[in-house]
Amino acid sequence: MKPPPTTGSSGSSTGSKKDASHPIESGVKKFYARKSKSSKVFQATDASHPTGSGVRKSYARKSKSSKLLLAAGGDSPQDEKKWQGLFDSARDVVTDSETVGARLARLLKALREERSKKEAEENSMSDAGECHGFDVKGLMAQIYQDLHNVATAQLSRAASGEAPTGRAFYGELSDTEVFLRDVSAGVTSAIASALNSLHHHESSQSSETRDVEETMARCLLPDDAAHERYGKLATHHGWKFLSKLAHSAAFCNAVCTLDEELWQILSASIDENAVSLMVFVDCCGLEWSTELIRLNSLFPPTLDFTKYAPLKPRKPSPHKWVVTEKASDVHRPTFEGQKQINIPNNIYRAASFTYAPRPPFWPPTLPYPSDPTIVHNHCTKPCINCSSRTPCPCTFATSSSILHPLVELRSYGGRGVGVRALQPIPAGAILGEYVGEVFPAGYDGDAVYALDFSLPGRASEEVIASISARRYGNWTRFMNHSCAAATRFKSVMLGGRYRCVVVAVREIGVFEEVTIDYGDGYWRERRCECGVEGCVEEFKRGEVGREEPEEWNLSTIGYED
Ligand SMILES: C[S@@+](CC[C@H](N)C(=O)[O-])C[C@H]1O[C@@H](n2cnc3c(N)ncnc32)[C@H](O)[C@@H]1O
Repeated sequence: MKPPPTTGSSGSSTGSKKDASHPIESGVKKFYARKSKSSKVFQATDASHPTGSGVRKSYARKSKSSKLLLAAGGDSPQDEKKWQGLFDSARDVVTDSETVGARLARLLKALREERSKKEAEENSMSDAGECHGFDVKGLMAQIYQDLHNVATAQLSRAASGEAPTGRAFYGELSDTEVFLRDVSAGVTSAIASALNSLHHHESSQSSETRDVEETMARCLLPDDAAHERYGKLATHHGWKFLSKLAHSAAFCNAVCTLDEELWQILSASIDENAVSLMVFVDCCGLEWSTELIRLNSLFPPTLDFTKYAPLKPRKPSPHKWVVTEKASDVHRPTFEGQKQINIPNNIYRAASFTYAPRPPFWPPTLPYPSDPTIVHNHCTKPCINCSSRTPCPCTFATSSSILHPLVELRSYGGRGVGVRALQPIPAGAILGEYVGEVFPAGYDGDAVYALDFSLPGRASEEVIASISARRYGNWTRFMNHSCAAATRFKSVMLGGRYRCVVVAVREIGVFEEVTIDYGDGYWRERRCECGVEGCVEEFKRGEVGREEPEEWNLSTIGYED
């Protein structure tokens, strides 16, 4: 893989064969796809497509010509020819202040406009997930965010000793719940109300949930309708799933307030993302079982939820699982049969450097061997969080300059595991740090995940180390390549450490794949399947040219570079 400040040649020790297979290639022109030509091509094709204007035109002529034929009483092929000629000349005849040709052209234009409007509507319904301004993806993102927030709050309450685990976690049963338990007419409605009241327990603690309560008080739907929705979801996905989802105020609010059309859109998206939601809750460490256990007596004896827990709020283990289409296929990420382990920071071992020659670009002031990511005394580049040029106490985890977006690992078929955004990511946001085991420049033990590392402000060819994420790393190692990538690597300084961070070069939508550009060199002996127009594969086949990317720096997003 290749960050902007990277090279593939990785110093003089790297031979050409190794170069070609090494993920980080030096001196390789990087290719950034231009604005989607495919859409232009598509439009062009459309206009001349057999089902498009050309054929319609001839149909239009034909039917007019048939009318003329009928009027003239002739129907033999010869007649047709004769009358076709007549028709052709009639095209220039002015009728009602326009020629037949102009009329045809106008009708055609209207037809085309109508068709493209319909297509645009269909696309915006499915792509943007919007209907009448309803942003279903935005709402889904809010549900993920709520679940994450509740899990984080549980954990901090548990850490401060405030939150006993299990039954007492949400407090004692409220009067309403006792009432419901005693007089419940049906399991579904009782559970639905109880799930709604989940947020009552927390409303005294946060104004956010109080707002939600107020919204729920203004509920547009009669209770029965909301209960039916809860019931259907529980029937379809199980009570466990519903109990998990009910920790999101946005979800409960939507159940109660959305009209049927919008609810159908939301529940379709929930169905589509059911596996993702389940994995997400698990990765967040959300304690979801208490509610079900607390309400156990409301369920038929066949459903005994006491067996589930009470679970303790767990430390989150984000990006632990790979989301797949079927829940039964969810798995841990592995490489060459070994589990891939998540780590928060680079791992440096002096022993890894012992036998490697000092790289030519190793800074003269830096002892060799030593951890090349540590800032000694002074850095030519300021910390991107506090602007200090000397080692500062900023940490990556708590720095406000880092977005730490909600993302998930997901199976992308032939391209393997990839990363999917679970929230909108603005252009310029720093998403995370590429971490792994630090090896000397030119390390040839990892042809898939190794990233050449050069210091901030230095040329990308000046590689001083290789970060191998094959075994130890974080979610950033799973970003697949795209020739029209959404992010780039960038070397920066933060908290007394040199780091290679991932920066969004454009806005990334909810559920969009988070891709990065590995550099053309990575694909010299591999096949890129990003499928975007202007892909490096087209270049290899000689179908397109390539462009040198513009020099890009953090100042474009407000940082000094
Ligand atoms: C750094 S890893 C990315 C994560 C990887 N997909 C996985 O499952 O671990 C790079 C590897 O992912 C696959 N890959 C990434 N982007 C690809 C693309 N555009 N086309 C084909 N394969 C791709 C290739 O196997 C590549 O060697």
